Amino acid sequence: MSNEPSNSTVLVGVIGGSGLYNLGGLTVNPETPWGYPSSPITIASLPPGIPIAFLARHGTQHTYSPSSVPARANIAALKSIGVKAILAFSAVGSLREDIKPGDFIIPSQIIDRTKGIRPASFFEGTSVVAHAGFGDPFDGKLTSWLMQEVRKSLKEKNVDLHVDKCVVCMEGPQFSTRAESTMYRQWGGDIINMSVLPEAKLAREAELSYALIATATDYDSWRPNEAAVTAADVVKTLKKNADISRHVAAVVLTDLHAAVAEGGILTDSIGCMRSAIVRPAKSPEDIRKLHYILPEYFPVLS
Ligand SMILES: CSC[C@H]1O[C@H](OP(=O)(O)O)[C@H](O)[C@@H]1O
Ligand SMILES: Nc1ncnc2[nH]cnc12
Repeated sequence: MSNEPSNSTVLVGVIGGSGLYNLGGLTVNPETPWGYPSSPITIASLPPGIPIAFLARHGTQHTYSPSSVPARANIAALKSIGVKAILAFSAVGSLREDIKPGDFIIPSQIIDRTKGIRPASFFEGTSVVAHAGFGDPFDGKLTSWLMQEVRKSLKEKNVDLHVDKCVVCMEGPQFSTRAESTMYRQWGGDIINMSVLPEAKLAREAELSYALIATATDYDSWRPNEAAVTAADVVKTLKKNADISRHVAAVVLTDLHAAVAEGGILTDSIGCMRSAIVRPAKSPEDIRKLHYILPEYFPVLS
């Protein structure tokens, strides 16, 4: 029997952020060793019958604050149903004049300003020590593929796309002070959110290709003569951005599924943890747990 993925295999997962809570379809809700994902995963069927998994990062009723999103369960659940590449959406503040509310951004770098309160590794609490490479936090091949395709899909809607930008991930839930917002600009930050970490780190540990499509909702708080950002400012732009995100998803996902099935896009992610594991599992429980995300390195002998 062939192990080649067919058109009926789920290969691409979409994580929807603030404002993007569904794509429609049948649902599954796998319990992982790290608990349940933030929402049941819906399997939407795109013409011509391509299955795409969708998960709402904050839950379908926006129940989870950025610090409490069960990111390990989310990534593990997507991997458990066969997903190999994740396209994540996120509402972000802009730290640059030329990135206007309503613009789309595909970043290539991250500055971590979370506070260490979010579980950020699948190996935490186990006997395994592993150091995933994270110099390039987004998958380069997936990001390059998306740049072309997303740009085409946004042209029809007259929306600008910025690429190769740096996203600052802050803890929240409060927004930044004016001093912090100004400092992030000096550090080289271009956009800011509260959600890309630990999601991107966990995708790397699970050997999944991961890229972010960010949608700007506001100018954060660095502009001296303008009011600082409020949640109301963000919410004002969310619906329009979510509608355009759905358009982008509808245009790119069928071809992305085909590119993932062909495999070339995955060559940097598959196998990336092989040399990252510096201490193997010391207990059958740890092997069983880690088998869920990395079965090749943690085989369960029956
Ligand atoms: C609703 S304002 C702050 C909130 O919005 C973004 O969410 P997401 O990335 O899931 O779209 C940001 O990261 C914060 O979590
Ligand atoms: N200004 C901002 N800061 C952090 N996260 C955001 N999400 C949307 N706008 C944001």
